[in-house]
Amino acid sequence: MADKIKDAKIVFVVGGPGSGKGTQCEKIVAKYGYTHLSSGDLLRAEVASGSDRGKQLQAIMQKGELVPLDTVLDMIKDAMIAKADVSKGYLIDGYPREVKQGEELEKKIGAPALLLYVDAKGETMVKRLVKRGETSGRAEDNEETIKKRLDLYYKATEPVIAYYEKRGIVRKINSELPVDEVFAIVEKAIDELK
Ligand SMILES: Nc1ncnc2c1ncn2[C@H]1C[C@H](O)[C@@H](COP(=O)(O)OP(=O)(O)O)O1
Ligand SMILES: [Mg+2]
Repeated sequence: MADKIKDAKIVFVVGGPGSGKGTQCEKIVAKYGYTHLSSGDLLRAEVASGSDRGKQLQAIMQKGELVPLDTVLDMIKDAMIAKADVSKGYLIDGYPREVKQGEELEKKIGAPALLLYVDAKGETMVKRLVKRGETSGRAEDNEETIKKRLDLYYKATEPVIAYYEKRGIVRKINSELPVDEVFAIVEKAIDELK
C-alpha cells in the first residue's frame, strides 16, 4: 500500500498561521492537480468526527499547543495513500513544525522536493486571522490564542527553514503581496519541479 506513494512529489508548505498557506495551496491544486493536505484540516476533521482521539485533539488545539507527532504523521500518510491514483503531487500544509517531524516524514513516506516558505509579517498574520475569526468559527482564531500560536511558530519553525535551506530546497515567498502576485511567485517554484 505505502508503495504507491514512494516516488511521490512532496512539497512542504511552511508559514505562520494566517500567512496564506491555505489560500496558495488552493490555487496550486486548481492549476497543477496536486492534493492539498493541511495537517490542521485533518486534525479538525478528526475533532468533528467526535471520536475519543478527536476530543483529546480538541483540548490540545484549543490551548494552541502541538499535537503528538505520530498522530499527525499517521493521518498524513493515510490521506496520501487514499489519493495516490489521482494526485500529481502533495502539498503538505502546516507540517513540519519541527525538524524532527520532517525527518520522521522522510523516513516513513519520502523526501520533500521543495519547501515553500510563505512569509508574512507578524502583524499581518494577526490582522488576517482576527478577520478570518469573524467568519471561520474556528476555536483557535481568537487574539489570545493567535499570539500564542505565533510565538510557538517562530520558535519551532526557524530551525525547520534553516535545516532545509542547507539542502537547497527552500523558496521564500513574499506573502505580503496581493494573492495573485503571491501565486505568480509560487508558480515559478512549482514549474521548476517538472
Ligand atoms: N496575500 C494575501 N493578501 C491578503 N489576504 C490574504 C492573503 N493570503 C491569505 N489571505 C487571507 C485569507 C484568509 O482569510 C487569511 C488567512 O489565510 P489562510 O490561507 O487561511 O492562511 P493559513 O492557511 O496560512 O493560516 O488571510
Ligand atoms: Mg491554513
